[in-house]
Order: sequence, then structure tokens, then C-alpha cells
Amino acid sequence: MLQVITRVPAKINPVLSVGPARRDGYHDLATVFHAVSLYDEVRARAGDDLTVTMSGPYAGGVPSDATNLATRAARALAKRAGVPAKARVDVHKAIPVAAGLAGGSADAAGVLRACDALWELGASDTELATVAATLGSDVPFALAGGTAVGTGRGERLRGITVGTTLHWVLAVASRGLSTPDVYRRLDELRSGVSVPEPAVGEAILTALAGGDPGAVAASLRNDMQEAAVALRPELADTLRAGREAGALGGIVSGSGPTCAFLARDGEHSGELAARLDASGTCAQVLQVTGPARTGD
Ligand SMILES: C[C@](O)(CO)[C@H](O)COP(=O)(O)OP(=O)(O)OC[C@H]1O[C@@H](n2ccc(N)nc2=O)[C@H](O)[C@@H]1O
Ligand SMILES: Nc1ncnc2c1ncn2[C@@H]1O[C@H](COP(=O)(O)OP(=O)(O)OP(=O)(O)O)[C@@H](O)[C@H]1O
Repeated sequence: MLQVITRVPAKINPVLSVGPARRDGYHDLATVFHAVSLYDEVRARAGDDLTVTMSGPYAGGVPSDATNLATRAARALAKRAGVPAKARVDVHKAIPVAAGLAGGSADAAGVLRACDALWELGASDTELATVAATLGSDVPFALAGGTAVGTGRGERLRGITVGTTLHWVLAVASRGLSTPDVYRRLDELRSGVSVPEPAVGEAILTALAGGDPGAVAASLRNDMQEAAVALRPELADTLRAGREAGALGGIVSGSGPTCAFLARDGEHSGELAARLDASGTCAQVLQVTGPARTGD
């Protein structure tokens, strides 16, 4: 095969319920993952060894050494399949880095799909998901795309149907946040408090299935939001600006700092994006839709 190209979307978490810290340093989650139409593109071609290059608007700020998730994914898949890790991989990075949008996970998932095809491994979705889970908690969902309930540390997935196309406006911050730092701050905020087991709840599932953006907006919830705002107080201004701009609802995306606002429809999304941009409370405003697919 000469060249394989695959696109992997960013994600937001319309519901992110976080349980107590586990002994292994992770937290059990109950979350709704929702892929949105902002994609990194992975190209893989035959090569004499493994080279990974990054291009596109967010290529800077991504490590170029062996810790790059794209590099780690290629090596992990080759090892698992017992083949040499030989490929020339380029990642076109359109997903902001350390933004709570799982961009690194998208790159890892894209490399798994592209190298599986390039090396003609024919790995099943389950086999790829097993490798994905060793790379990061969000990587199995990035492989799957669409919308899914995630449990465990986020790696156990059940796909769900959404009854409509949802229109989101993303407010991107000028600098990223570290996911472990936000989990740590959440634990600090909860110290001495008894934390219940995580649960997604029925309201969001009913709202998504029914395709009613107003009901989805009323069900948005993120247990990490308070911790993200504690680390970045200016996010409170962004969230307020989204509400004042007429969003049906708004939430910090995952560990932040990106905020995701829900619009009624495409026209409302345009109005909301323009008002949010004018508020000057974020570095960049993006209009996206979900659920988005992982694939060609
Ligand atoms: C915030 C979310 O994006 C929500 O989907 C994810 O939980 C983060 O997933 P991720 O970035 O793929 O995270 P990983 O690379 O697996 O883990 C990075 C670090 O985040 C923390 N972490 C992650 C996932 C999880 N369920 N509990 C955690 O406490 C741990 O400190 C871990 O060492
Ligand atoms: N290919 C990659 N793209 C982006 N970041 C990468 C990549 N490889 C390694 N990293 C490292 O991972 C960190 C987190 O990046 P990422 O963009 O995935 O964050 P995130 O969107 O907050 O993730 P999540 O939402 O899954 O917690 C970055 O700060 C960077 O150092």
C-alpha cells in the first residue's frame, strides 16, 4: 500500500462524572464522549524506519521525541503485531494541544488505523482498542468516534445514537492545561468529602436520543469544571460570555481549558460564535457539529 490517510475528530464530554481517586492513580469515570467535526489527519507511507512529522496550525507545542503519542502508537502496534515499525507518518494538527479535546489521543488512534492498513495487519476493532487503551484513557473512544458512554477510566465504551446533528461553538484558550494537574486539583477540592460512584444519569441519554438541543443543554455536567476554573479563573468569564451570548448551555470540555457551548441550529451557532468572539474572553472560536466519524 502506498499511502493511507485517516481523519480523527476531537471530542467533548457533555457529561463527565468522576469518582474517587483509585489506587493506581486513575479515577473511575462515567462519561458521554461526543466526537465533533474538528479533525487531525494522519498520513502513513512506507519507510525504511519510523519517522513522525507534525504539520498544521497546532504542530508546535507537541513533543517531537519518542513521547509523541503518534510515535508511541506506531511502536505499540508494531510490537503487538510482531512487525518492524517502519512508516513515514505525518500528522496534520488542527486540534489545539492540551485543550481538553483529546487531540493527542486522536493522533494515536489515527496512527493505529493508518498503520494497521499500511502494514496490512487486518487487526480487529477489539485488538486495536486493546492497544489504544495502553496509550491513554481517551484513545479507545478516538478510534471509535461518534457518541458513546465511557466507563472504567474511560476505555470501556458503549456506542449510543444521537437523534440530531448538534451544533457546538468551542472557545479555545491561549494556553493549555495539564490533564493530571486538573485531576489533582479536583482531588484537593474534594478532600474530606465522600465522593459517590460516577454515573451518567438518564437525562442526557434521553435528551441525546430525542435530538432535543434544549434538553441536551439542560443535562450538561462536568465534575472537572470547578477544578479547571480554579486553575484558570478566567474560564469563568468565558463561560459567562457564552451564556450572555445566548448559548443554550455551556461547559468546560473534559479537563479544559476549552469551553463548549451548545447552539439551537447552524444559524444560531454562527450568531453565538460571532458574539463570543466579540467578547474577547478566548483566543479562538470554532463552530463544529457532532457526532463526527473517525475514518477516511
Ligand atoms: C479528562 C478526560 O479527557 C475525559 O475524557 C480523560 O479522563 C483524560 O484522558 P487521557 O488524557 O487519555 O488520560 P491518560 O493519558 O490516560 O492519563 C493521564 C493522567 O490523567 C489522570 N487520569 C486520567 C484518566 C482517568 N480516568 N483518571 C485519571 O486520574 C491520571 O493522573 C493519568 O496519569
Ligand atoms: N500527538 C500529540 N498531540 C498533542 N499532544 C501530544 C501529542 N503527543 C504527546 N502529547 C503531549 O500530551 C499532552 C496532552 O495533549 P492533548 O492535546 O492530547 O491534551 P488534551 O486534549 O487535554 O487531552 P485529553 O482531553 O485526552 O485529556 C500535551 O501537552 C503534549 O505534551
